Amino acid sequence: MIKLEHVSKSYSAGIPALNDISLNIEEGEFVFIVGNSGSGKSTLIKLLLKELEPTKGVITINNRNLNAIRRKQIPKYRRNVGVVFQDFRLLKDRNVYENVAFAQKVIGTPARLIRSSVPTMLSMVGLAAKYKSYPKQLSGGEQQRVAIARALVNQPKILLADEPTGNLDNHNAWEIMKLLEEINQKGTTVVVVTHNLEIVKAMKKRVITMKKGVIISDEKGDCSDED
Ligand SMILES: Nc1ncnc2c1ncn2[C@@H]1O[C@H](COP(=O)(O)OP(=O)(O)OP(=O)(O)O)[C@@H](O)[C@H]1O
Repeated sequence: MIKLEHVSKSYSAGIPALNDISLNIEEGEFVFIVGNSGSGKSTLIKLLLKELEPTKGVITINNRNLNAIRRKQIPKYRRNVGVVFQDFRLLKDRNVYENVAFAQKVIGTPARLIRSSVPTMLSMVGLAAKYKSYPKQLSGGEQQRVAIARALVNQPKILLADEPTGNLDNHNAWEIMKLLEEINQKGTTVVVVTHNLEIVKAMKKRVITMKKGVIISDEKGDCSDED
């Protein structure tokens, strides 16, 4: 599903932000990416979104070589990859419903489909009752739920989350992680960059640890409860 082969990314001369990374994430996996500040985690996410190009190496997503995707095709490619960020990135002057509907409008989804899929997504994240609220009327945890609904409304196979709990207290951080776990259990491949090692340890998922642009460990989660 997500494959990196000898991928490097240098922003300038000197130590590369990513240095010869090879990595395989299978369909349906839940993977944490951890590592100190500057280890290359956000660079990796940007490469997967094709916001950046690798200096060397090949990235394949859903059997598509990202190097072969032309600029014009990038928006279409990104429909297959949902993304959420630490700072939610909601449209401040649009309510909850409109924020989620917007992701569908821009790709030309028929209004009839939008009217059915937006309430479904808002129910899934537990926000059906707040569809008329504006972002500033919501807690951080609720704003992140809206962002997750927006990221998933076009039914991508992959969800990338770059520090999704970085602005949340412990309770809300757990709620969001549990929501991401549910989403994964329904079949979406989920990749979460985080500094919250307490949650990472408790969730018992695969953990990829980065340091100075390389992967220093890749530990499988504890699957004993799945047998
Ligand atoms: N636009 C840029 N131009 C030049 N160097 C950059 C740029 N973005 C990141 N870097 C450098 O690349 C390296 C990796 O940065 P990156 O943001 O990927 O790390 P990170 O692990 O996501 O860090 P954090 O946990 O602080 O978000 C760092 O040394 C950083 O200074």
